[in-house]
This record gives sequence, structure tokens and C-alpha cells, in this order.
Amino acid sequence: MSHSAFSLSLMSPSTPRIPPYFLNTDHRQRVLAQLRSKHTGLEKYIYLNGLKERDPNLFYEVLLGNMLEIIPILYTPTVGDACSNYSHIWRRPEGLYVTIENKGHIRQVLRTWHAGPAARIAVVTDGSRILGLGDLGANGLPIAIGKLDLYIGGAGIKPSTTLPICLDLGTNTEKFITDPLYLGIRRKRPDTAEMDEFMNEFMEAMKDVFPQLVVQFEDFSTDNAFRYLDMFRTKNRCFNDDIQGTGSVVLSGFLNAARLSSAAAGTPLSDQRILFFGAGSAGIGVAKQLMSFFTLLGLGEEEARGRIYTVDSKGLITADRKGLQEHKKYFARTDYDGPALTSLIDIIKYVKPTALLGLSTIRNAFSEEVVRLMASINTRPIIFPLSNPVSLCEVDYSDAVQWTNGSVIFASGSPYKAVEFEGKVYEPGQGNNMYIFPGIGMGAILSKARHITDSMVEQAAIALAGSLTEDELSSDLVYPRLTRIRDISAQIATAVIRAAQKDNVDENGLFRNLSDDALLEYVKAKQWQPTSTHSIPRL
Ligand SMILES: NC(=O)C1=CN([C@@H]2O[C@H](COP(=O)(O)OP(=O)(O)OC[C@H]3O[C@@H](n4cnc5c(N)ncnc54)[C@H](OP(=O)(O)O)[C@@H]3O)[C@@H](O)[C@H]2O)C=CC1
Ligand SMILES: CC(=O)C(=O)O
Ligand SMILES: [Mg+2]
Repeated sequence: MSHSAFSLSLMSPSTPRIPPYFLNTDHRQRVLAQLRSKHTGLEKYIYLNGLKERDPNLFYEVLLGNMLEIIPILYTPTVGDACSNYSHIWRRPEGLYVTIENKGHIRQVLRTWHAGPAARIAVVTDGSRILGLGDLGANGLPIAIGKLDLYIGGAGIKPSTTLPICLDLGTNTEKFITDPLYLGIRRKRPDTAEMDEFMNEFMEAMKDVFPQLVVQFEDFSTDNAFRYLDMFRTKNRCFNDDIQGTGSVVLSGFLNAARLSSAAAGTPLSDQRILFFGAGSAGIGVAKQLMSFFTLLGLGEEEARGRIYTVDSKGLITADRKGLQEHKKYFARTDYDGPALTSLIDIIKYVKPTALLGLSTIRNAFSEEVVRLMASINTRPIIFPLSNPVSLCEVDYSDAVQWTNGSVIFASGSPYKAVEFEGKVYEPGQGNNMYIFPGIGMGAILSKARHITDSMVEQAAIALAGSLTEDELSSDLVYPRLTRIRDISAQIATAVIRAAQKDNVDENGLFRNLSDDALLEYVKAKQWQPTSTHSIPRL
């Protein structure tokens, strides 16, 4: 539309006028300038969410064009601040709350969702373990919204088909219950029996009301994360992002990291030994997924398990420990019978790991002494401090580079900038499930998978690991650059669809006859694009 025609079309007396030369300007640049004028991450978050409400196309267009700047605001680390403060920064309804008081009529509540049965992907949290920030109760909704923004931006899922849900079941965090602005129900969390009853009704209702929906469980406290994954994985089309998404993304980065570290050491890949600092849903989820690193190399289950050591707040996890939680038993060591090993330094001296992975929520747990010790026993130590947000990360990138003289192979959960050390620029990886879940969700939606199988999750990891360009490989990266996430998600979705077909869980048989290239093109063609090409703000 020409400038004058556009102006004329807005000449009705009741319509506010767009400034006459608006179309001669690039409104995206105005948006970015306004965003950058905000002083805190939280202000930027509020601004961006307001923009999404006013003009979703423009919002996603700006997101797609400025991923590296905007993802850390909508997602970790800033989304952590948004969650912590959500009751105070709340502006408008953004998702669906289902409360414990809705028990008995959850279907009716779900039917109130404005997009109705068109929903294809839901991110569901109960707010009980948001990032590493603990029980935030009803303040957890922004994590679901942030993840769905990545589905839309990263995989091209249509915005109107996304469904953020916060289960408001109470909170055990006293300060919220006494906060006059707290948006959730003021009660303690239910016991297991009451919560199971609620979850059974909720998941049945989800299937009835949204027949095509994929459910991503997000940031449930560890026991419930494992419990509900086990309860629903074969009944519903669902997966747990913290267990399976994180497992998959770390397997992927580890495949590339191990290649670099083993080549530097001149040792076989199967000599890798991995030490997990943190044995919650994420730590154990990743440990289980990393078993496939060894089994893919031909090791048997026992041998593979023997390469993995886990540490919790009490130290190295051994089988003789009294009252060990169920999820820690599989990796509990049976081959150590000395005095309890509680310090990380002592544990590293005993295990001599090639890789140290942090999923502990303990800021700076990988001290200078720890990192230097890892560098003294490995030519290229693999150190992945994966806890989120940055304020809980086990070690900062610049320290890790400096303390290892640049030899570290590094990936963190939240983003770090490249650092310069002794004249060379080092680029970190971001080992975050955001690389994986958009592709898993897209693949599950398009194949209409009845379930999300282990092989779909494993193939997602292998596709991600194989997606690096020559340039990325020659820079020793372990993950592709985030700016390519749409392409990468399409590759992952393609691998996920193929895995669904092999497992016979796909209900959309249409793709079975397509070549891999044709399937990839089909997936790309299905990716939603924002249409705000000239960025006219909605009036
Ligand atoms: N990068 C990514 O993509 C992802 C990152 N994460 C991050 O992982 C972190 C952990 O999540 P999750 O597993 O669900 O949380 P949990 O709270 O369940 O697990 C934390 C684990 O760390 C252990 N731990 C706590 N303090 C110490 C300590 N001082 N020394 C050693 N171990 C300690 C805990 O021990 P104990 O069992 O004894 O309490 C527990 O095993 C979070 O920060 C989360 O943001 C999660 C998912 C994805
Ligand atoms: C990234 C993520 O899912 C978490 O930190 O919980
Ligand atoms: Mg999570």
C-alpha cells in the first residue's frame, strides 16, 4: 500500500491517525530503541510482553530478528525475575490457571480457553521448582509463557495454538502466602494423594478438551516430575522438559564435547567419565540420557552406568546411604566403601572425571580450585554449569576460560557472552533445553504421535549434535549458534517424526512415503511466520 493510500484509508473521524510519515520509518528499530532505553531486565520483560499483547506479529518479527538480545529477556535469566515478581508486575491475563479448587470440574475450566480445541502445545507448570528459584506457586506462569515464545520463535508453532498453564495448587513459600498482592491460592501444597487425584483429573480433561495437544511438563519439583512423567507418558501425548528435554540437549552437546576432549587427550571416546554435581530431576534426567552416549559406542548397560557418578547435597551418592530417594538409586555407587566423600575436590580426585556437569543450583560451586583440578587431569576438561538462572550458575564463563588457560569445553544453562583471553576470542555454548523442546513438540504435533518415546528424544539429540555447520565445528562449538534455531528445530522435528514412525506411534501416516529432504521441506513450510512486514502498529 502506498503511503498516501494508507493515510486516506484511515481518514474516518473516529479513528486515531497514524503519523503521516510513519511508513517511511522502520518501526522495528523504534521498538528496539524503546526496549534498549529500559534500565532493568524486568522493565524490558514488561515492555516486550506489552508489545506482544498490542501487536503479536510485530513482537515475533522483532524476536526473530534479534534472538540473541531478546531470548535472554523472555527466557532465562530474566524470566526468573519475572516469575519471582509476577504477582507485582501482573498486567493482564496471559494464560490459564487451574486451581486445586477446580477439582471435580476441571473440564469446564479448560473449556474456557479462548482458542478452544485448536490448542496443539501446552506448557504446564505447578510452579513448585521454577528454574533453580524454588517454589514460586502461582507466580510460575511466565516460565510457561517464555517456553511457548520459544516454540513460536524457535520452531514456528502458530501462536494461537499455544497454551500456557499454571496449576495453582498452593505454595510452601511462606512469603507469598503473606504477600497481599499474591495472585494464587493461599494454602500449603496438597499431599501426594490429593495432588495425584488432581493430576489424574487434569490430564484426562486435557485429553478430552484438547484432543490434539502435546503436553510439556515444566518445573515440577523433582519427585513429582518423575512421578507424573511415569504416570502419564503412555496415557497422554506428553514429556517432561526438565528430565527429557534437558537430557536430550546435554547428550547432544556432550556428543560434540567428548569428540573434542577425547581427540585432545588421544583417548577413546568410551573412556569418558562423567561427574554430575546435582542429582535432581535435571541431573538424573541427564545422567539417564547420557547412558546412550556409551551404549551408542557399544558399551553394555552396566559398563555405561559405571561411567557415571552422581553427587547431591550430602556428597557422592553411594548405594549404602540410608533413606536414598528412589530417583537416586540407579546411579548410586556400589563400588565405593570408604568414608563418605563430601567435598567436590575429594570426589574429583577419586573419580578423575573427564566431564563435570552442574545441575545443583549452587552459585560458584565450581570454584577456582575445582576448575584448576579438572584442567590438571584433562587436556580439555568438559565443564557444563547448567543451573539456571545465571545467578545460580556453578561457574562464570570468563573464570572457566581463565582458570583452564582456554582449554575448557564449556556450556552453561543461561547465556554468556564470548570472552577474550590472551588475544583469542572464546565462544561459550548454551546447554539449554530450548534447543530441543521446540523441535520435539513440532515433530510430535506434525506426526500426531500418540506418545513421545525415548527414541524420539534420543533422535532429537543426535539431530541437534549433527546440525553444526563447518564454521561452527571449526570454532570448536558444541551447540549450533542460536540464530539458526528455526532451521535446527526443523531438522530436529524431522528426526523426531522419523523416530515416531519407527516406533509406530505416529497417527499421521502421510509422511511415511516422503524422502528425508522432502519431509524437512514439509516441516519448514509448516513453520508459522509473522506477517508484520511493514510493521504497522495496531490502533
Ligand atoms: N540447562 C538446562 O536446560 C536446565 C537446567 N536446569 C537447572 O538445573 C537445576 C536443578 O534442577 P532440578 O534438578 O530440577 O532441581 P533439584 O532441586 O531437584 O536438584 C538439585 C540437586 O542439587 C543438589 N544440591 C543442592 N545443593 C547442593 C550442594 N551444596 N552440593 C551438591 N549438590 C547439591 C540437590 O541435592 P539433594 O538431592 O540432596 O537436595 C539436588 O540433587 C536448576 O537450576 C535448573 O534451572 C533444569 C532443567 C534444564
Ligand atoms: C531450562 C529449564 O527448563 C530450567 O532451568 O528449568
Ligand atoms: Mg525447566
